Amino acid sequence: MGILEKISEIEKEIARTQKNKATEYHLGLLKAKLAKYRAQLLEPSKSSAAKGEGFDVMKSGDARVALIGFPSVGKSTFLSLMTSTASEAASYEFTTLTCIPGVIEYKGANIQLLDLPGIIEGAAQGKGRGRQVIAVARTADVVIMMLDATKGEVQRALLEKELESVGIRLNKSKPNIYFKPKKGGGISFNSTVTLTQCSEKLVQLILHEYMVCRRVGIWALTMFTSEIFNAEVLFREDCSPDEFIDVIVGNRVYMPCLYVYNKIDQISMEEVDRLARRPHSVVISCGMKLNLDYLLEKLWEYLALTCIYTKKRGQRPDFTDAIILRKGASVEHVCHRIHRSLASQFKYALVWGTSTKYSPQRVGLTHMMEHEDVIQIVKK
Ligand SMILES: Nc1nc2c(ncn2[C@@H]2O[C@H](COP(=O)(O)OP(=O)(O)OP(=O)(O)O)[C@@H](O)[C@H]2O)c(=O)[nH]1
Ligand SMILES: [K+]
Ligand SMILES: [Mg+2]
Repeated sequence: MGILEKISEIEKEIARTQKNKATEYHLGLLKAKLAKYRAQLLEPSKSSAAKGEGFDVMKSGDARVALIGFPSVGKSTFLSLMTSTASEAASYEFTTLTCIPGVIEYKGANIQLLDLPGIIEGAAQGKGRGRQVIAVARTADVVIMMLDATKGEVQRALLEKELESVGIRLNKSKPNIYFKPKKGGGISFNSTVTLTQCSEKLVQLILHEYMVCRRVGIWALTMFTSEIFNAEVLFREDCSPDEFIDVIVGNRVYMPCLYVYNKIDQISMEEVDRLARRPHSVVISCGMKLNLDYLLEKLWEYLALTCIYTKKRGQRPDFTDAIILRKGASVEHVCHRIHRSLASQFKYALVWGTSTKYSPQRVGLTHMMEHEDVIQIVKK
């Protein structure tokens, strides 16, 4: 049996199995198996078809946004509207066949927007160009899932399932579980909260099924079901078995996603109103240029970039020209942005803002910056 058949067998069995106390362990086992086969499926394939010609676009700018959606929902129309790049749009499906980058300029930031081919059900298993598209999606800071407002709900569920099956977690944060494989000592299991979905026994069962021996690169997972597994597990949150599996598989990406319903010119006001109220959703019409400003505002919020203002000694901060960085940037990152050699001449910096206890505070290169901090750098 090929991996695909095995996966589909397990999926069928999961669907068949009623979820209750008596089947909890059986289900946990099945899910661990499923995760294992999917990981195998995603191992970089040697065939050239999976390499993805025309998909390796250089990362540029301050952030990357990928457009994911079914064919003909308006992805290329959107790229051509928001950037100075023209991407061919047409009424037939699969107009776009490669990855086409454009740049959105917003609040002083350059946001790379990637137009991609439409994906369909089964994309994760290699249908169409699904695998390449999903591989690009994994590299993005935010995914825009573009949906046709006239048929959005079904498409949304299908796409979520595709992305889910390759380890992309949308609008979810990383489960708060400490997990550390050990050389010996068996499994030590602890939790700081009451667990309602997982138990020590279930965790052991899952671990025995899905064993991580050593992790070289992201997909190098090996399984030895007969050996005793050694690990330290600490639940700091009431997580589900699926979330626990995500932690042991370890290569999940947790990504903000905006669901963008396009073509609202084709539906009733009541329907527009209903879609607009769904979580993480924005309604637009590329055709009639409706609500695009609001979409940009939302996108900016989801990107959560850090803007830093610089200040020269004895002068006011320059609020017209921010340095834009990803979350988690340090003073050293700021230095590199200003000048390549600045970090080596760095003596100390003064920082005003939420990242410091008092303002200004004298800090070193490793100090972590926060959004809208002001910095003055003093050289040696
Ligand atoms: N009515 C309406 N039509 C739209 C809107 N936006 C795009 N379209 C039309 O939808 C069709 C498909 O647009 P594309 O931009 O090619 O869609 P795509 O998602 O890039 O399609 P593929 O590249 O084939 O996956 C075109 O005929 C567009 O003119 C909109 O807001 N309203
Ligand atoms: K199209
Ligand atoms: Mg297109």
